[in-house]
Amino acid sequence: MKKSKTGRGRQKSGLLPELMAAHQKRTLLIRLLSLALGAATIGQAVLLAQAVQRIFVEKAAPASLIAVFALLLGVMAVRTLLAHANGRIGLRIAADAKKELRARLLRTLAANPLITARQGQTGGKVSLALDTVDEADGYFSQYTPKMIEASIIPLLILIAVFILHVPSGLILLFTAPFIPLFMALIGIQTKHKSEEKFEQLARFSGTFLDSLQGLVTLKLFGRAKRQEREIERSSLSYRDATMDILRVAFTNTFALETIVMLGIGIVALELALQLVVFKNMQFHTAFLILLLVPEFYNLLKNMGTAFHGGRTSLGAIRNIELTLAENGIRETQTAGQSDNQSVRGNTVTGSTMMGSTVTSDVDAASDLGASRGDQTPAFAASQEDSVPEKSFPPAIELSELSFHYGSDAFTLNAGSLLIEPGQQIAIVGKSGSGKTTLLHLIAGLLPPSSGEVRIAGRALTQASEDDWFKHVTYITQHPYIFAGTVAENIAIGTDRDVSRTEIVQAAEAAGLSALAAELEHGYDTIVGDGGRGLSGGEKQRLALARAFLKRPSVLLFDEPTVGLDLHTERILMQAIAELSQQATVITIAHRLHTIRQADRILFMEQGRLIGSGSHEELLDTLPPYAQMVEIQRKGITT
Ligand SMILES: Nc1ncnc2c1ncn2[C@@H]1O[C@H](COP(=O)(O)OP(=O)(O)OP(=O)(O)O)[C@@H](O)[C@H]1O
Repeated sequence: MKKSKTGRGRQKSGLLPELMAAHQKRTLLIRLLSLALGAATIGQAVLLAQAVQRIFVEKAAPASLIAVFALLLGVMAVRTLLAHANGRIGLRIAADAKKELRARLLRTLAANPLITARQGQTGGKVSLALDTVDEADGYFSQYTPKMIEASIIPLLILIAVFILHVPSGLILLFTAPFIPLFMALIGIQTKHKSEEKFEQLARFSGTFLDSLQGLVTLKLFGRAKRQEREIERSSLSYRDATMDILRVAFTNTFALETIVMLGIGIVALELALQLVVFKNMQFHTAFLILLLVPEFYNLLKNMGTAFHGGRTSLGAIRNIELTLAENGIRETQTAGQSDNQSVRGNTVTGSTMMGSTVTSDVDAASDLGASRGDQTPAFAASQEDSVPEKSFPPAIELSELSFHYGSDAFTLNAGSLLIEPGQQIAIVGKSGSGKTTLLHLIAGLLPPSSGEVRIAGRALTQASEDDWFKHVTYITQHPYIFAGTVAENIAIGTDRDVSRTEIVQAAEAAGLSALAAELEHGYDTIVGDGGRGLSGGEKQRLALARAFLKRPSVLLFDEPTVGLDLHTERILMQAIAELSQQATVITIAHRLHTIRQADRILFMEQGRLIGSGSHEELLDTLPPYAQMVEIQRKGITT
């Protein structure tokens, strides 16, 4: 039932009308200014024709024309100002529309990062949010104002010419439709081509970023040359798509110029015949018409150029709309309502907590789930359904839980299970058995394909995302370290303001104080991208320090597979043990020591939860578990 409320219902209205609806006042202003611009254009031509008539035909003294020239200058200045104002309003609309598009894209991509990460390449998404959104600019800054101008000013000029001389008016009336007709034909062609161009650009950006990130791996495996050829092929496809559009654009310009030249030529010929042969027209009238006609055609021609740019922009907007629709996110917020705050809010929350795993956009998350058809929403849209505070640490219940990455991809069947509040759970199993997938489902990072995860008796899909994530910390094997100081990176653990003392205490509890003492600037040392590097163990301790600040009631932990030194391992274990005093801890466990310590062990095999119980129980009842323990004892890794 919810599905109809999400994207699909509103999608019919389209992204573009939604964006433009927020700028009705501005478009009305452009219309009024265009009306004034039309009057100024005609006024300028009238004054110029009068000046020429007085000087060259009536041989009047230049001094007697001072008032006319002053008026002419005034009208020209007004015309320039009006044109400038129209341009500025167009730019404002474009700036707001682009901000809104980027905000929507960010909300969409951050709504469920795990699902987003699976679809398409990162470089392609970056290109979409940067280049494609920039390309959409033309529609708002050029196309819209020019189209409005072209629908008003030429009409005013046409009326003026009809009043002055009906045959000239008729020539304009019959030649003018060729321009929009031609544009429509070209437009049909360019829309498809520009969509193709953006696809090529996204593909090129994706290949490029991917190669850049994996450069070392490519070199080590001797694949650099091959990848170079792939980038070359990808960039050539993009070039071809761009050249195709340019070819159409040049043909378009040539054809438009020809139509305009022919139109002006026919009117000029007709005027010359009236003036010289039939002698039934005054010079002033003929000259005035001759001044107005190029203005008429130029406006239509500009509309043609803007139309071409507009089609390219439409391709860009269409691509953005498709991405938004694919992810099922449609926002109720309009361009006028959005502000920097909302963008920043989403980006920061989406990327800071738990190393880029959560977002605060509740609507977005719920829409996402609904739109995927086979999957329930990750979280409830309403804040009212939150689990009561007193229920934390909560009982976590899996009910006929299953998940599949794709129709014939890996399927996880966890069945039903109850995790009591405060229990220490170890998930074990061979590599690829589905341990991480199960943890992601429990964390609410993946929406179940069927069944549900219940937190304190309430389905996670019914809980508020914000409320749930407030209580959870997920420490992955490779926690993300942001570019910033050690202190800033620890402070990310909580959204409240924390004192330096709290940060230092959290760092001490996580066994990070010795490292801080060794660093040149202590807790103020810059780490992360562009800063000092940290080892895997140090990163995990930093993530634990974040957890100490947050004091979660559900701690999800992916134990490192690669060997940590005994000292680091002990620190990590002590810290986890301390955090676990007030929390339910679910660990993907690789070490026998961790496994044995757990209250309950969940044993995964090929996506199925085949056993659950204490170490002793499983040793007695589950041969694959006993076998795994035996292998571990002998020191053979699985
Ligand atoms: N995004 C994805 N799309 C499709 N399949 C995936 C995706 N992520 C994981 N898988 C597949 O799901 C299966 C389970 O993966 P998962 O990461 O849950 O296993 P795991 O038990 O945690 O493995 P490991 O111990 O090696 O981390 C694997 O076969 C994996 O290839």
